[in-house]
Amino acid sequence: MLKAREAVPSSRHGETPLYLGATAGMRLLNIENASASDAVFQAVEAALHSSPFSFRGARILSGQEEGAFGWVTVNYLDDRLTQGQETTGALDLGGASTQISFVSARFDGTESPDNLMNFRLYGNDYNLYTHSYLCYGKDQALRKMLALQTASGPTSLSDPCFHPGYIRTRDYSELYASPCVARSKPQASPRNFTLKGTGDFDSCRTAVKKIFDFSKCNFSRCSFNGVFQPELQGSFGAFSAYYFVLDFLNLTDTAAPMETIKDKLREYCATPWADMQRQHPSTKVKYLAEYCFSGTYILTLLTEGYNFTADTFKDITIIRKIKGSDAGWTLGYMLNLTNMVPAEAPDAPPLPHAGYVSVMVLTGLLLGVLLLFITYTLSKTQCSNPHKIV
Ligand SMILES: Nc1ccn([C@@H]2O[C@H](COP(=O)(O)OP(=O)(O)OP(=O)(O)O)[C@@H](O)[C@H]2O)c(=O)n1
Repeated sequence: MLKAREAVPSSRHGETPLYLGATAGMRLLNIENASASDAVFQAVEAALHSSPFSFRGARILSGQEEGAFGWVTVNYLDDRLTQGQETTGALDLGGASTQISFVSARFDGTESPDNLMNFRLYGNDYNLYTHSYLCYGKDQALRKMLALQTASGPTSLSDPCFHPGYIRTRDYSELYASPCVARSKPQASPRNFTLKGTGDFDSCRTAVKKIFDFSKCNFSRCSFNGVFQPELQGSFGAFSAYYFVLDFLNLTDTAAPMETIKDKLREYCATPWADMQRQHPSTKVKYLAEYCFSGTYILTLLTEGYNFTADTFKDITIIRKIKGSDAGWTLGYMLNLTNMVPAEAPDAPPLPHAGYVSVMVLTGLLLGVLLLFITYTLSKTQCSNPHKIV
């Protein structure tokens, strides 16, 4: 808010619209404890009403909206919407949910209407496929994996997704305090368990894979958990935690061979925890401890979950910003609320500005030449008939 106050001239504060959108973290809180979620909104709304901006409301976005607005942002910033070019798909990874959104020539919503968002933007119609997986953001995905590993209520857990030498006491109540895992809390468990890292990428992949259900699909094709997904089409931009994690791991080059990416992760996960802390003294310990899991999760989600292959992996670009603006749902949300992306293309002038200038100059020149010609012809006629003057 302080940044916004500085960026917007104070004379314009009152006319600057302010919206608040909440995503999967609040969706989960709303499921778990609706009155706590209402209390958060009341407090936030009170604070925003007292800001100098024109506060126009706070609400929780649906997963579909979150996915679709991320897609609008990416394509708006890339100028693909005004040009009516083929659009870029959007891959968004948060802490609580993850979204995939793309336009596919083979998807018109017939097979799975819940995944369809229709847009008419700048005179072009788009059938956008979008799906938001609640509980598959990287923080909740980690809870899901740990929940599967602690189903029997052990006092100690050897976990391949944490570095060798990493050791931490985890509280059962805290781990299971999320609607994503609450129902699988072991009946009888001690208060805590000791999590010990073993740093083994291949075993980590196996453990991560277990949080996806590939067993059922009532559609012609599915990603996971019985969710319909048409064949992937075109290029994709991956942002939010995709960027944070892959940038840290130096794995943003998606054109690198899949085996190289796996080898790097293998080496990274196997690095002793003491070395990690020594090499990255300024990185938040929570982030540092989880990058092995997060990198493995991202690779598994993209390849096994969404079906990117060794061939199509390069179609993904890992992005943080486009032309200086953050890639994410927020800009798309604002563009939508302020009607800044029109349904129809604005009436295009028949000629661009430069065209008008050229036509005016040419017309002027022609008129000038014509005038000179008439004057010359008249004066010649008068010279050849002198008696007429007399
Ligand atoms: N430098 C950073 C910043 C954030 N994160 C992580 O990136 C994830 C996404 O964070 P954010 O963009 O804030 O998304 P959320 O608001 O958590 O998204 P949602 O509620 O929709 O799931 C979180 O797990 C956060 O811990 C990270 O690893 N490194």
